[in-house]
Amino acid sequence: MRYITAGESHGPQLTAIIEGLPAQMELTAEMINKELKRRQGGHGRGRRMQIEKDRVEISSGVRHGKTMGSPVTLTVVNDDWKHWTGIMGVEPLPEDVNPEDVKRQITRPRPGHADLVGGMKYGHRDLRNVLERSSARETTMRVAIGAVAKQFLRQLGIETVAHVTEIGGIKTDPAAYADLSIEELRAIIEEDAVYCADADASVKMTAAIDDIKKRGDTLGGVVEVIIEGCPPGIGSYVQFDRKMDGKLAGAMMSINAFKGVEVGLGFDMAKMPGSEVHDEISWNEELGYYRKSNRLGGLEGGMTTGMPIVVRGVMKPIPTLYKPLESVDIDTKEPFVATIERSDPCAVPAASVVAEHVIATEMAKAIMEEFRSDTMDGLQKDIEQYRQYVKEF
Ligand SMILES: Cc1cc2nc3c(=O)[nH]c(=O)nc-3n(C[C@H](O)[C@H](O)[C@H](O)COP(=O)(O)O)c2cc1C
Ligand SMILES: C=C(O[C@@H]1CC(C(=O)O)=C[C@@H](OP(=O)(O)O)[C@H]1O)C(=O)O
Repeated sequence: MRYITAGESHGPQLTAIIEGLPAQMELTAEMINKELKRRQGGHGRGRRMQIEKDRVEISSGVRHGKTMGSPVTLTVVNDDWKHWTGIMGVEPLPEDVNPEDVKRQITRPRPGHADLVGGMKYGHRDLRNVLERSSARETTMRVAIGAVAKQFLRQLGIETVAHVTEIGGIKTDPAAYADLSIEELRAIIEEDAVYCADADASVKMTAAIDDIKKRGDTLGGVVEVIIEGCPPGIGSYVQFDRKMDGKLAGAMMSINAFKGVEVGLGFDMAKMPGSEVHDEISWNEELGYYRKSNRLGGLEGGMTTGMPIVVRGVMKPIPTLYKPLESVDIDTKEPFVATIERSDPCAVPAASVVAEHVIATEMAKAIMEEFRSDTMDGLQKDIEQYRQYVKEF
C-alpha cells in the first residue's frame, strides 16, 4: 500500500490517493467520517474547527461499499475556502488586482513553524506559500487514510486505539485503565473532553487548558497508541529499514509538532535494571507463546511479538501564541512581535486521533508487505493459517 496527500489549509480541498488496498474490503464514507469528526473535537481547539465540517467523498476505487483493488481517492472540502478565494486562488490574478495586495501577505515568520526555513528553501517571499501546506490541516487526510487502514486491520482482528496520557504536566494514573479492554478504553475516551481514560486527570487537564487559554499561551502533552491482535513477526531484524519500531517511530514523528517517541516503558528504561525491563516468555495451549508482562511494548528485534503494541508520542505546545514571540520581518529585517487572529490553545486530544491513524496506517502497510493482499478473504485465510503456525511453533 502506498498513499499521498495533497491540499492547502485554506485551499479548495484536501485529497488523498491510496493504492494497493486489497479488493473485497468493506469501506464506506461513514466509517471514515466518524474518525474525521473525532479529530475535529477535543477540548482546546480554536475557531477554525467551528467552520469545518470534515466529511469525506470517495470518488474512486470503491463500488457498492467494497474496494475494487484499484486506487481509492478521498477528498475533503475546506469550508473555510470561501473566505479565502482571493488570497488562495489558483488562477493568475486579474489585471485590476495588485499582486502586492493579495500575494505578499506574510513576511513575518512565526517561531516554531516552518515559515522561515520553508521560505528560504523554496524561495517564497510570501510565507503563506509555506504555512498553507505545513499546517496540520493536512492531518485530516492522514486520519482519512488511517480510517481505511483501521478498517483493514479490524477485518483481520486487529484493533487500534489512542488516548491522552499527559497535558501540561498533568499525567494519567495507568491504574485507572490498566484492566480495561480496548473496546472499554475506546468507549471512555470517546465520551471524554480531552480523550483521556482517567476521569480525575481529565478534569485537571480540561481546567489547565482553560487556564492556559486565558493566559494567551499553549500546552503540549503525550498520547499513547495501542494496537491489539497483531500477529508476531511483522517487521524484520534483517535490514535496518524493515524494523517495525523504526517505522512506527517515523510515523509518530511525522505528525506536526511531535518531538519524541517511546515504545513500552520507553525513556523510563534508562533508570531500570534489565531484569525489570525484559518480558519473560511463556507458552500454553490456548495462547501459544505469550509474555506475562509487556514492558517492551510488543516489539523485539524490529518485529511485533504478538503482545499489544504500545507507542507514545510527545507533542510540543502549539507555536502560535496569543502571547506572541519575537521574530524578524524578512522584508525590513526589523524585529516585531506577532499578532494573531486564531489558533488552538491545545490540540493534544485531536493529535491523539491523528497518532492512532498514522500508526494504524503503518501497521496496515507492513501487513500488506508481509502477506499476499490482493483480496481481503485470501489475506484473512493466510493470516489465520499463520497465526496457527506461530502458536504451534
Ligand atoms: C491537530 C493539530 C492541530 C494544530 N493546530 C495548530 C494551531 O492551531 N496553531 C499552530 O500554530 N500550530 C498548530 N499545530 C502545530 C503546527 O502545525 C506545527 O507545530 C508546525 O507545522 C511546525 O511543525 P513542527 O512543530 O513539527 O516543527 C497543530 C498540530 C496538530 C497535530
Ligand atoms: C485546520 C486545522 O488545524 C489548523 C492547524 C494549524 C497549524 O498551523 O498547523 C493552524 C490552525 O488553522 P488556521 O490557521 O486556519 O486557524 C488550525 O485550525 C485542522 O486541524 O483541520
